[in-house]
Amino acid sequence: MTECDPKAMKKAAAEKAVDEYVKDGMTVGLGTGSTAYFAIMRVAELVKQGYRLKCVATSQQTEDIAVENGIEVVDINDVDYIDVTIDGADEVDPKLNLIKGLGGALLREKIVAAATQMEVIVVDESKIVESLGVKTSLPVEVCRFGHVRTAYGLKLQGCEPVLRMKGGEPFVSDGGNYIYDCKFPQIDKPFFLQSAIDTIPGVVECGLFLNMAAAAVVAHKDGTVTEMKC
Ligand SMILES: O=C[C@H](O)[C@H](O)[C@H](O)COP(=O)(O)O
Repeated sequence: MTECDPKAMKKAAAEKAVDEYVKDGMTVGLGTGSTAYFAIMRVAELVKQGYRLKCVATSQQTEDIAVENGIEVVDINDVDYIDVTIDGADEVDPKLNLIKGLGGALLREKIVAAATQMEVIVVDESKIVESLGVKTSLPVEVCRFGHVRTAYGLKLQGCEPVLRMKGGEPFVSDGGNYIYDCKFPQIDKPFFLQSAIDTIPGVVECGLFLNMAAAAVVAHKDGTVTEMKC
């Protein structure tokens, strides 16, 4: 059996999620990243077919792609709630708790997820883990002011925080903040860790998305797509 390449897997998961969850007349949250990209393109196809959709973007990059492809993007402040959001993730555990933010969009993604009735995650099977933190670092968005002190507070939680760089300069998020990528050996107690991180002065948002996802659509190397639900 031929194995699907990573791009084909992302496309398969994203298209299945849009086809299953996005209905005419909905307000839809558009995620950020290389997997969510295929969901945005599928939403654009639905709009061309005549679906009346209002969309909320989780990043400037996503908004640009959506607008270029004929999708109506509205301000999150102008909607009461979002029916469904289709977004990617960096790790997904068996309870659908997530690590997100390797693409730098965690803050807007979390605000959009919190306003969403049905948060649907699209990933390939490599993102499924038994325990969060085993594969990737946990991104934490922090204020630029005093960021070295904030990083010290993060280090006290048992990780090695590394300031994210881009082109020789610190990476700056859509919110104008820095991001520290925090490698933990493993995150055994994600709810405790999130509470502890959230109390550190200077932390804007952390990339743990706990009890937020309702379903994960997972593409596999053998070409199949399965679904995890809470
Ligand atoms: O900040 C970025 C987001 O959380 C992405 O959804 C996440 O990093 C997954 O991105 P990708 O689908 O490109 O692996």
